[in-house]
Amino acid sequence: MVISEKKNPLVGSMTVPGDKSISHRSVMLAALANGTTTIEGFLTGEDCLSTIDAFRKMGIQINQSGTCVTVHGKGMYGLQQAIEPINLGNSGTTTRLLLGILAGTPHHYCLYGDESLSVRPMDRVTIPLTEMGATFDGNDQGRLLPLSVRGRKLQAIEYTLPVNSAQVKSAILLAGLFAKGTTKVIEPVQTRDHTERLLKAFGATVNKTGDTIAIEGNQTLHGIHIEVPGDLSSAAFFLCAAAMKQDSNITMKDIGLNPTRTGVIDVLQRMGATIEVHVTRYIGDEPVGDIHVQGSRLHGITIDGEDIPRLIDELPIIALVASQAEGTTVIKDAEELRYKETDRIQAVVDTLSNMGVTIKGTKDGMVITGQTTLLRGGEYDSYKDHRIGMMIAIASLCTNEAITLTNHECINISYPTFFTDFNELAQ
Ligand SMILES: O=C(O)C1=C[C@@H](OP(=O)(O)O)[C@@H](O)[C@H](O)C1
Ligand SMILES: C=C(OP(=O)(O)O)C(=O)O
Repeated sequence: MVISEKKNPLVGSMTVPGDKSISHRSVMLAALANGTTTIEGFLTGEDCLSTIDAFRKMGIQINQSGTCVTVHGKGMYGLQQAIEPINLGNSGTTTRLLLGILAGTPHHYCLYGDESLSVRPMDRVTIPLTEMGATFDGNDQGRLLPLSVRGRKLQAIEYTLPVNSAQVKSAILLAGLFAKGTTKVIEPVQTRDHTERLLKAFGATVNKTGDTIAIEGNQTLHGIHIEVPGDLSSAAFFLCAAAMKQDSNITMKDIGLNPTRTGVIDVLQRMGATIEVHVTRYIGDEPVGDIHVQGSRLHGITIDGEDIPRLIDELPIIALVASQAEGTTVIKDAEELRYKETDRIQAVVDTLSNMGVTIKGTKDGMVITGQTTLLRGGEYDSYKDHRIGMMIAIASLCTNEAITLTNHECINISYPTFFTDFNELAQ
């Protein structure tokens, strides 16, 4: 796909499709609940459709009409044996959270995914789930998909997360729902807490004391109505674009503002952006609101430590912003980026270097030296990674040449209307 250089600033106001993390979890918990759950604003990106598809294969009736989804839950032990292996496509969240649920069922399932998902580490969840009593077998000594999981009666564990991952935390908490005793997950650095908030909305008791989250086994969930807010990780592409493009002035409306996700807003502020946030309402326990950004002169900063889980998926677009800022931006403590849809440190460094940016990869991050206002156009590949694809598309605001983006279809994973929305804001 050819994306012509975009000279105009971003102007206007819009919302973005539903939050990916909340959409996945809504369907999962709804399937385990007694009664019907209705979901409004569901993300129809391919990853979330993989979640719907997986639960249908396990006998859950799910009706989907655009962004409205109705799930007919069958209770904690209502999942059926699937008669065929389950394809989880490109979705790490579906796979890891599902492994937590399947660990507690009395069945045997086989899971597989696409080329990218097949090389992403699954031992980070199978190790604690094995400790709880489930058994797994899979490629590379059970570290990779395809994986088979045999659920068992589980025993609660106390587990300190060795990686700062909401997916690992969630897998253990979901397994904890099936376990005998109280499961405790200790997270040294706070990660997104949508699972905890949604579990409570479905009627479960989850307690957090300090950095420890505790969940009692043998609880019952009840169907509810859920409104999914706009995905801040999708909105981030335009927030970043507007912040770095002179004369831009945009408002992203009805966006999820859960503080475990808002790192990108803090970072733009720290870089000097003019950005205002208004919480307009709460959907369940999740704050939702509008974000207003104007194009500003930006400067480099250091992003590390507790910042990282709060903006992990935004780091590729933040790296592009850093190329437009004066001075040096250092990103540290982000080795997790190497285990996403692609090695995102390598992908960002290679892509931005080819565009003419001074950027160096490190073991756990990157160092970007600005300011390179005019990037080189030409042909760039998304690495079949939606977030890299969107970063390349946004770079069309910083060049005088056309950009040819190959493998752009992957953007449908998380943001199917990305190009329409981008063209509307950057007319
Ligand atoms: O729990 C979630 O919904 C997610 C957690 C993050 O992954 P990790 O938990 O692996 O950091 C994030 O990168 C992913 O896009 C969604
Ligand atoms: C890493 C991502 O998702 P997942 O882990 O669910 O594939 C992402 O959306 O950037």
